[in-house]
Amino acid sequence: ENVDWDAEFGVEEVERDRATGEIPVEPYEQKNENAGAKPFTGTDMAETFGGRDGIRQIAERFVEINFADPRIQGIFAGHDEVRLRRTIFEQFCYILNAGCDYTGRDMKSSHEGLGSRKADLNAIVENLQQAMQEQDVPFAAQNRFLSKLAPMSRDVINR
Ligand code: HEM
Repeated sequence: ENVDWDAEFGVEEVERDRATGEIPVEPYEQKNENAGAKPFTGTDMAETFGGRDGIRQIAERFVEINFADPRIQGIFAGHDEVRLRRTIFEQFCYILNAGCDYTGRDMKSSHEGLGSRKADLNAIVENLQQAMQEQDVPFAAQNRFLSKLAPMSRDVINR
């Protein structure tokens, strides 16, 4: 029989954008302030991170480690890894002043309802350290970058 069980159960199919491979999100105002931190001035940090290419490696590796990390896998499961690779890259590139605009959502609204705790944030920070380490970013520069992200804690933790 030709019963459309998706329709019967009210299951909606998510369709990825053909060009970007991303799942579309509700409209929001795009602005660099959504990145949650003011960018560094000058080009030192961008250079230390290996320019846009280096930053892309770090951002993508960071996302990859997070999706594979058993400590936080449950929170990431089902979220759009394609979009996250792009938005995390843009955010890092913007903050490191490597010549990007951030077009993602703000930290508060994008993390609302995820139920993340302090321990999850600690795991994320460790994963970012690993991704930066793998690209040979010097320790001092790693810490300068992390201190830009630290004030976002209150927006990304919600229990
Ligand atoms: C300072 C720390 C963090 C930064 C800088 C950060 C950055 C971001 C960015 C840029 C986005 C994309 C927003 C968009 O789609 O428009 C995002 C989404 C997301 N973040 Fe974070 N994040 C942080 C902490 C965390 C933590 C602690 C968790 C949980 C372990 C987490 C889980 C997620 C998930 C699951 C999404 C996807 C949400 C969705 O699909 O709508 N993040 N984050």
